[in-house]
This record gives sequence, C-alpha cells and structure tokens, in this order.
Amino acid sequence: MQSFSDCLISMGDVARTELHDILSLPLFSANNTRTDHTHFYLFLKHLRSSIMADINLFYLFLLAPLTLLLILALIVRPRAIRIPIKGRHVFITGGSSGIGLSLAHQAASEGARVSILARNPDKLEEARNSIRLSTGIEVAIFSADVRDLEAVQRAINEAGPIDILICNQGVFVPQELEMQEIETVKFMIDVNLMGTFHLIKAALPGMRNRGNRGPASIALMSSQAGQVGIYGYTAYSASKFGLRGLGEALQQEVIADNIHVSLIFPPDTETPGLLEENKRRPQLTSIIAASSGAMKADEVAKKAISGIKSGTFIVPCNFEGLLLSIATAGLSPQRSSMMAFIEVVAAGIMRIAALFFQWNWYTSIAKWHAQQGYGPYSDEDLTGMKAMDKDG
Ligand SMILES: NC(=O)C1=CN([C@@H]2O[C@H](COP(=O)(O)OP(=O)(O)OC[C@H]3O[C@@H](n4cnc5c(N)ncnc54)[C@H](OP(=O)(O)O)[C@@H]3O)[C@@H](O)[C@H]2O)C=CC1
Ligand SMILES: CCCCCCCCCCCCCCCC(=O)[C@@H](N)CO
Repeated sequence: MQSFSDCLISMGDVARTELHDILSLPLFSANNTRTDHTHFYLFLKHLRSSIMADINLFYLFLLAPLTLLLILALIVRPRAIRIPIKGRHVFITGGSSGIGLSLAHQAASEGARVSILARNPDKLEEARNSIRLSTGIEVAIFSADVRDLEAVQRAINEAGPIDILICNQGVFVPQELEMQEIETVKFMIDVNLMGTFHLIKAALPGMRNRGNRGPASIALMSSQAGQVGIYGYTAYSASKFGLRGLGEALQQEVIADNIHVSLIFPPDTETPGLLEENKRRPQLTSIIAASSGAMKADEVAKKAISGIKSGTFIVPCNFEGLLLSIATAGLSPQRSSMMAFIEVVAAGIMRIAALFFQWNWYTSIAKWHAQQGYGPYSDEDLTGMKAMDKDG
C-alpha cells in the first residue's frame, strides 16, 4: 500500500511539471504585433487540445488503472492473511489415496500434525506406512464413512481440535443422467456434499474453541466440473457446485472466528480414482475434460496447500483453471487486489473466451451425435442441410 500511494503521488508530480512546462512557454515573441493574433489564437487552441490529449492519454493508461487498483485494494474482503501449517493439526479426508494422500505427504513434510480419514482400514494403514517411509512422520488414521455423521463425530473427537480441515473425499461416476441409477446420483451427492456438511458440523465446535488463536482453515475439494457443467457429470457437477454455495455462505459465518474457507478446483488428476473413472467415462466427457489437460496429484496438492496457506477462496490449479476462475468469479470473496483487478479488467474478454469454449464443446457434441446417426444433427440432416445450401 505504501509504495502504491507513493507511486500515485509521484505520477501526480510528473503531470504537474509537464503542465507547468507547457504553460510557461513564451507566448509572445519579440515582434508581437496585431497581425499575430490569429497565430496566437491558433497556438492557444493547439496548446489546449494537446494538453487535453496528454491528460486524456495519461489518465486512460496510467491513472485510471491505478485508481481502480487503489479502490480495489481498499475494498477487497476478507483481508489478506497467512495461515501457517507447521506444528498445526491438519485433518485430511480421503487421505489414503490420490490427491488426499499427496496432501498428507506434503503437510507431514512441512511439519504439520496430520490425521487422515477414509473408509478402508487397509488403505489407511498403507498410506501411514508410505508417509512414515518418506517423511519419518507418523500420521493418525481414522476409518469412517463420511456419510455416517456419528462415525465422523467419533473420529474427530478422538483426533482432537483441528486447525486445518481438508474435506477432500470424493466419488465420481460419469454417466448420462438418463442412464444413471438414482442411487448413483444420491451416492455422489451424499459422499461429496452431505459428507462435507457432516465433517464441518463435527469439526466446527472444536475449531472455534481451538487453543491457539491462530488463523484456521476449512478447505473443500471441488473440481473444475464444479465451475462449469460437463457432459456426463450431472450429479458430480451438482455435488461440486454445491460445495461452492456452502463455502461462500460458510465463510461469512466463520470469519469472526478467524477461520478461512478455501475451495480447490483441480482439472483431471492422475489418481487411482481417475483410473477407475476412465474405465467407464463417456467419450464426450473425456473430450470436453481434455480442454483442461491433466495434472499429477502432487502438483495439485502443492497448489492446494499454497492456496490454503494464503487463505485464497478460489484456488485454481493450472492455467485453464486460472482462466476458469476469472471467468466464474461472480460474487465470490477475493482477498487479492491484484486478482480482483484482473477479474474486473478481463471480464469481457473472458466471457468471449467462455463462449468460444462452449462453441467448441457443442460442436464436438454435434459431431459425436452425427457419427452415431442420432439427434438434431444426424448425418442425414447434415447432408440434407448441405444439399439445401447448394440449392440456395
Ligand atoms: N482425480 C481427478 O481427476 C479429480 C479429483 N477431484 C476431487 O479430488 C478428490 C480426491 O480425488 P482422487 O484423489 O482422485 O480420489 P481417489 O478415488 O483416488 O481417492 C478417494 C479418497 O476418498 C476416500 N473416500 C471415498 N469415499 C469415502 C467415504 N464415503 N467416506 C470416507 N472416505 C471416502 C477414499 O478412501 P476409501 O475408499 O477407503 O473410503 C480415498 O481415500 C475428490 O473429491 C475428487 O472429486 C477433483 C478434480 C479432478
Ligand atoms: C473461459 C476460459 C475457460 C477455460 C477452460 C475450461 C476448461 C474446462 C474443463 C473442465 C474439466 C473438468 C474436469 C473434471 C475432473 C474431475 O473432477 C473428474 N476427473 C472427477 O474426478
């Protein structure tokens, strides 16, 4: 802030000296006569318009953005924060596999006290061994199903007050809704969304009364499919969009307790879960998801931890994710005035980019249906339309 206002002041100085230089130009030459009046008038006119142009340009390219940045720096809420994880209790669900396991490794290696929760005790045991092997640190393991509120409550009571709660457990069964059993829909909503409610309900009282009053965090693992709906993900996207509503509302409720919410939005990530998913993924789901490439679980965990430490509300994981976060900023809180600035300035162009992505995706869908000889754009229709084009 200091350097920023200094900058504004020195820019004001530049403008003043420039103006002064121009105004102190000799207006009357030695042999100034009556006949020079038209010249003098023209000179003044020219001077006025060139000053105006200078000021306009100066304002447009320097002062206006700086003023905007200054205003944003004053108004962004919640305020910037650092949340240390060293020596603190980090509780990670789904910590026995994939992204959760990477998160546990990383938190342990940064000196946190780590607890992990999942259903399968063998996988938990295996995770504990692998973390001990690579970091020498012993993590606490808890076997529970997040769908069972009482089991979650027992695990969290046993684990002790949490400083950083990472709700990472998640299930994904991609399939067209018409084909999908309603039980499968309910399964995803129950584990991904209701499970997260259970975790927060169980952990919040302890987090509120945590002994150290240092800043705490609740992080929710969403997905880029929680920022934009994707073919084959009706239930999954709904569960992940749900986390955003939960997170936005919750942040307002817990800010007074110095608790900070982060939502993580990874693209496809190489995990045991994705391997399983790929066995049954509709072709169109893969085509559309490929717009954002794939990441390694360790890379996602790294982005997630750094987002959590800076209390960032929306945490993207790759470049496409950054674009997606700017395009879908909506009314989410933003602590960074620089990010807020980019969101404001880029809004229009991002909407255009988004429309191009939709154009691309709907073209893929149309092509796919044409290949299947089905839908509004069947092969026959397409040749029919072309024939009509030719006929005029
Ligand atoms: N991989 C990807 O492409 C992406 C993943 N994500 C999200 O990241 C998170 C982790 O995904 P990923 O690492 O791939 O998943 P994995 O399938 O590799 O691991 C899932 C973890 O969650 C646990 N889990 C599943 N169901 C429950 C339950 N009912 N109760 C408690 N624990 C449960 C699993 O253990 P157990 O089965 O023993 O219970 C396991 O530890 C998910 O929320 C997912 O939606 C987001 C974007 C992309
Ligand atoms: C305006 C700019 C737009 C930028 C590009 C948008 C790209 C969107 C791609 C979405 C991919 C969703 C992958 C979901 C992965 C997932 O969650 C499953 N693997 C289940 O785990």
